[in-house]
Amino acid sequence: MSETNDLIIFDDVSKFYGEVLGVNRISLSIPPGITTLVGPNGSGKTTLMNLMTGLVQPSSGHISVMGLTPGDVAEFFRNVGYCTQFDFFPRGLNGWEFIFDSLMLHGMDEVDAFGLTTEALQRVRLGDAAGRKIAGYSKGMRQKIRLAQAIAHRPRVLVLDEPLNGLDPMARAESIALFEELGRQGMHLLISSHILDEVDRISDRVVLITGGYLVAQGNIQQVRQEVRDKPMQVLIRCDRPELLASRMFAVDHCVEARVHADGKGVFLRTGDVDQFYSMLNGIAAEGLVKIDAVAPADDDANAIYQYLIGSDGSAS
Ligand SMILES: Nc1ncnc2c1ncn2[C@@H]1O[C@H](COP(=O)(O)OP(=O)(O)OP(=O)(O)O)[C@@H](O)[C@H]1O
Repeated sequence: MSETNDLIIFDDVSKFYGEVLGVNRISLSIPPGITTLVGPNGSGKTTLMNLMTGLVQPSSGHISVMGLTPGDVAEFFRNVGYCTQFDFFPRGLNGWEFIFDSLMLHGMDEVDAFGLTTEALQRVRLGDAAGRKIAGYSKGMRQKIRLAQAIAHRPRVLVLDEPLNGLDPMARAESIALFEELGRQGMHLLISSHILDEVDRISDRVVLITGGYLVAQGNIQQVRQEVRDKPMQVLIRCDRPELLASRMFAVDHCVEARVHADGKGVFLRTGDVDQFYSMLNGIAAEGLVKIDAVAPADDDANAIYQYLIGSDGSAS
């Protein structure tokens, strides 16, 4: 098997919904294991997943999933499982019927569908509830039955859109354990989340997107470092902006210091947020500059920083 047949490859892929940007010029090469897609709401995670599973077609660029192109629908179904965010089920079905019927709908013969249904329910540990109506399932059980549906046909790639959303801590822990188990069994897992902390423990790598753009990718340490090294812009409201700007500009980590147009604050761009805050505290303590407010002037960078490093600025 060639190496390309183990990879999910995005080559300069863009998706526009009319004039609205879904994702822009994404290039990725994802090896097997657990990959987490992280980004704020509306950043393009679902779009990437829909592209990966052939649900939408790219406006430009090329996608190859384990050597297959999304245009080849039947082969895609055989190799890719997708657990979307949609928590809807056909009325009146029990867990068993839901899995069995969806395999039959995809053209599987009855004997195979029977065996695979049993296997999938066991893998998600829902065997005991298989005969119960899904309408009576808890949220965690519904999540599991959707997962069972996504893995029932034994895909090589499993794509999970926000699979931990709305689950209680126990159901979360169970789901995470299940993902780890599937990863160990050699499956290629892609999990989206807007909270990295939830899944970073089990992720082999992270893809970070915001506003439809790829911001960073790599193993968790690389990505944290990359985000750390990105200069962050802060607006400081104070009574002596020129003095503060000149003090700050003299230190290495400060790459830009500019007085606000209204003359009542300074924009600072810093490559080291921890040092920046400690220096600012020092200046405030001297009493030469009265600091009224400090706020991130760059929402995206701040959001990403918080996702990856935590609000206290400590790497974990
Ligand atoms: N079918 C669509 N038609 C028009 N715009 C869309 C469509 N789907 C997504 N978008 C837009 O594309 C952008 C990316 O959306 P997407 O759903 O991929 O982000 P997301 O990161 O999955 O967000 P969330 O976490 O809220 O699900 C958003 O601006 C969204 O409004």
